[in-house]
Parts: sequence; structure tokens; C-alpha cells
Amino acid sequence: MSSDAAAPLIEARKVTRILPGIVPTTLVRDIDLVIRPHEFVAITGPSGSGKSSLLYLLGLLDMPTSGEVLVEGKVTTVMTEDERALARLTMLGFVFQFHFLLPELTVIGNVMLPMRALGRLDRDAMRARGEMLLSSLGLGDHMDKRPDQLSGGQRQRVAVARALANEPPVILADEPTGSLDSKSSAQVFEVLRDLVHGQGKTVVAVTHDAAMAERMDRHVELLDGRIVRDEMHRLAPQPA
Ligand SMILES: Nc1ncnc2c1ncn2[C@@H]1O[C@H](COP(=O)(O)OP(=O)(O)OP(=O)(O)O)[C@@H](O)[C@H]1O
Repeated sequence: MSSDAAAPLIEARKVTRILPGIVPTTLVRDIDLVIRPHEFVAITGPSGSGKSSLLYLLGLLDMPTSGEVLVEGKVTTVMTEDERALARLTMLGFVFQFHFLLPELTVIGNVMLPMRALGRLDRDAMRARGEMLLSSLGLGDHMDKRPDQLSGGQRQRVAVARALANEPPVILADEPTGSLDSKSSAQVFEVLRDLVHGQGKTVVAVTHDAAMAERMDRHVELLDGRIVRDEMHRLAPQPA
């Protein structure tokens, strides 16, 4: 393995996030965490332990009160908002518990949104890429439907396709199976697992599901905003 292959994709260094107020709320405290290529990382912990807050900080959707988040070795706190937005669009894909698809757009229209925001492809190329992504996720017959014509599991797979639109190396998922029945949940889990083991992506997913966390490669557990466990279950697979 070259040293480049193991270079961190995302790194939190002594990250603390405190919400100001009459009684300030500490969301996470003193988080040190290194996310490397091809990792499949579960973030678990009791309700209110700071899982979503940590994911938002790693995803540059929120800023630390102190400490640094680095993306590909670059300190993001000193970036301009435009530079952070570019890092988000190119490096990170997001999947949330509730899919957040735009109801007025078709499935393919939703998947093309991040490509439009980045503005690097023309319309035909965006559509072709969207079709390829949706077909690869078993949604080839649903591209021109609206999100409300799909099942919950299908909607969540559309959300995964949208997260992959700009080919980011990292997918951050907040309870991606939290609103699904067990069959759809298993399907979405397999999609995420294949992103790592089949396509060499990195997936970091917040989950309440202990069984799901045990099936992922690394398990980070939070309690009261701090990391209390960080275990590798198995080595991250290297791409062929
Ligand atoms: N905007 C906010 N205003 C006030 N308190 C907040 C806000 N966001 C989060 N908190 C508090 O910060 C703590 C951490 O919240 P966070 O959502 O990160 O936890 P979590 O582990 O993801 O919880 P859950 O599993 O219930 O989603 C909680 O005590 C929460 O109530």
C-alpha cells in the first residue's frame, strides 16, 4: 500500500462544538477522528450523544467552536464559504434519514441537482450520469417518476444516487435505514456496503442499529459528545 492510499480523507482534530445560549450546549467535545479511504464506519451511541452533530461537522455542514476539520489534509476552518461548498460538492455525498428529495422534481431531476450545483457537465452528460447511477441502483424503470410514486427504500436509493452524483470519495449517512422496514433497510445496507467493498468509496454512517454497526468494518461509539470506543472489526478492503 502506498502512503498516499492511506492518507486521511477527513480528519477531526480536537473538535469541540458548543451551541451558545444562556445555558451553552456542548454537542461534541475533543473529538479526534481520522477517516481513511475505503473505510466503512459506523457511528453509534445513545440518543443525544452527538452522532448527528459529529457527522455535520465532518461534512462541513457545521463549524467547530474549537479544533479543526481537515479534508484531504486541508484545514477547512480557514477556507472561505465558497471553498467549503466546493469541498462539500466534490468530496462528500450526504444521505439523511428522511430522503430530502425535492417532491416537484423527477427522480432523475433530483439526482442531477448536485451536478447542476457543481456546473462541470452539460445537460446530456448530467442526464447520462444520472441514468447510469439510477440503473446501477436498480431504479432504471423509475427515473421519470416523482419521489412520492416510490417506496421508502426506493426513495432512499435515489438519495444514494444523488449523493454519488459528483463522484465524491466519501458518503456521510445519518440513519440511512432509520425510516425503513427491515427488507428495504437490508437492501439499502447492501448498497452502502457495495459502495465500500465493490467501488472503493468510504462510507460513514450514523446508526441506532447495533446489528448493522457490527456488520460494518469500524465502529466508533459516542457518549456525551466524546468518543468512548473506536474499533476496527476488519481491515478495510483495498481496491483491486
Ligand atoms: N440546534 C440545537 N439546539 C439545541 N440543542 C441541540 C441542537 N442540536 C442538537 N442539540 C443537542 O445536542 C445534543 C447532541 O445532539 P445530536 O443530534 O448530535 O445527537 P444524536 O446522538 O445524533 O441524537 P439522536 O440519536 O437522538 O439523533 C443533544 O443533547 C441535542 O439535544
